[in-house]
This record gives sequence, C-alpha cells and structure tokens, in this order.
Amino acid sequence: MVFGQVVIGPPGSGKTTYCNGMSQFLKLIGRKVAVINLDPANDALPYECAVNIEDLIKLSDVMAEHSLGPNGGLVYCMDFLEKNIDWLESKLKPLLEDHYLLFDFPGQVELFFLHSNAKNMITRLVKKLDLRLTAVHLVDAHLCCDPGKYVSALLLSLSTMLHLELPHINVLSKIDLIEKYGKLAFNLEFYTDVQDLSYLQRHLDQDPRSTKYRKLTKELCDVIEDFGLVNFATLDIQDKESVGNLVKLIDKSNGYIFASIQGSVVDFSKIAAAPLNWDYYRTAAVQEKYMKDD
Ligand SMILES: Nc1nc2c(ncn2[C@@H]2O[C@H](COP(=O)(O)OP(=O)(O)OP(=O)(O)O)[C@@H](O)[C@H]2O)c(=O)[nH]1
Repeated sequence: MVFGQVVIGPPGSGKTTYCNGMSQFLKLIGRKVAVINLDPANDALPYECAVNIEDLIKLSDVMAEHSLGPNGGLVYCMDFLEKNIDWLESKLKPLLEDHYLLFDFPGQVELFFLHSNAKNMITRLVKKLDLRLTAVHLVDAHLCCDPGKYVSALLLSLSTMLHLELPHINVLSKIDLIEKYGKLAFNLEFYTDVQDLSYLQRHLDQDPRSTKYRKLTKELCDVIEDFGLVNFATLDIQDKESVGNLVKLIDKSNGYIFASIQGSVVDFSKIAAAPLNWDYYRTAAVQEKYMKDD
C-alpha cells in the first residue's frame, strides 16, 4: 500500500514550505519520501522533487502561446495534466514500491471546490495506483484574527472537503504568527474546534460594517455547523513537535498507522477510537506557546 498527502491551500498558505519541512521530518523518522510538484508556478523549489509538472508543461509557455493570465494559464495546465495523466502515472510507478508521496498542488483554491480536473486526477490515481492519500488543507492562522476572514476560511475548508472526498485534515498554518495581525477574541480552542459560531456572530455584530450582512453571516455559520465537519489542527513548520503531532493525525487518517498491525478487528478499533493526544497538547499547549497571556 502506498501512503501520502495531497497538500493544498490558498496562495501563500505555506504549501511548498510544508512539503519541504514535512519531507525532511519524514526522512528523519525513516521514511523514503518523494515530493511531486504539480504547481507549474513553483519556480524556485526548496526541495528536490521526484516528479515535476514543469517537465510536462510550462506555465510561461502556456501564457505566451494562448494569451492567458496566470490563473487562466494554471487552469489550462491542470486540464493538460488531466488529459496526460498517463505521464504522471508512469512517473509515479517506480516510486510505488517503497516511497511515501507528497503532492504539492497549486494555490488556486477554485481548483479544489469548483473545477473537476484536480479531483478527477486524484480519484484516478487513488483507484488505479491503490494510493492512500490524505488531503492536508493549509489555511493561514492569522485569518482567525478577523471574524469575517475566519468564516471565509471555514467555508473554503468545508467546500474543499465536500468536493475532494478524501480523508481530510484542515491545518492552521504559521501558528507561530497567529497574533501578528491582532489579538484573538477567544481561546485558540474556539477556532480549532469550530463548536459554537454564535459567539463569533455576536462578536461580528459589534462591527458596524457587518450589520448589513448579519443575516447572511448567520446563515453561512448555520451551514458550517449543520455539516459539523470542519475543525483544524495547528502547525508551525519550524517546530518538530508541531510537525510530529500533525504526522500522527495524518497517519491515522490515511491508515498508515494500521498498515503494520497484524491484529484482530478489536486491536484495530482500539487504535482507531483512541484519541491521539490529550486535549491539553492539542490546543492549550499551543496557545501557551504562541499567544500572549493577558
Ligand atoms: N513563520 C512561519 N512562516 C511560514 C510557515 N510556513 C510557511 N511560511 C512562510 O510563508 C511564506 C509562503 O510560503 P510558501 O511555502 O511559499 O506558500 P505556498 O502556499 O507554497 O505559496 P504559493 O506557491 O504562492 O501558493 C514563505 O515566506 C514561508 O517562509 C510557518 O509555519 N511559520
């Protein structure tokens, strides 16, 4: 069985840095890792990649040849990749024996909740190559400082989860910078666990600019709460403890931790049902480390 991660998230959320940091971490704990760069706009890669979309198609050529802007060019590249998925399969086949795969995708979020190319490609790879992949969706942690931006991040995370239909982990990336753009109105746990958004609506109501959108915000929050699917892990890519905690979560979601167990159904279910960390380590310890205590 081949395990791996599909790394996605808005531009600048830290995907490429993540692939670099995560591959170094996984190599240190003894895994053979292959990073697959599927972002044609990634020009200065900090990691050594096993497969690079640039070898198939170049964004600059597409933009020049078809008079497209960067976004249109990128959608074209993804379309081209889907049509040439055999190329990607043939590049991946030699890696399937013993590698853990990290797919670095472009930051255009519409590719993951609107267009079907990325989803079709992932589904085909999962089925044909028998991959066990988890979508790791990075969202910049500083969005929590602004209730409106936080609601957008929740909606984006929910739509991406519903569209991709993969085991999915949403991550507040750059948690070390969480209070850089202002103080949070609530404890970190409120933002990671997404349990009661009515508090957030009350907080938003204090802003005179948002009174006009009160009903819309309420309806959007209701949709997020009704699905009850979105929550967040946290990540500071420079901190090995933080990366290690995330790896545990990902390993559980894509089944990596079960791969070597030769046990009964009871053994499996014990591991599946057990929490990975005390709640303290999941949020309170992170809050103590990165947020100022008043
Ligand atoms: N402080 C801090 N900075 C980070 C972290 N992760 C990423 N960054 C920084 O965030 C910036 C953007 O990171 P990238 O890895 O280029 O983000 P990306 O999502 O690949 O960006 P696009 O390719 O444009 O979609 C870089 O300056 C990184 O150094 C983190 O955990 N902490």
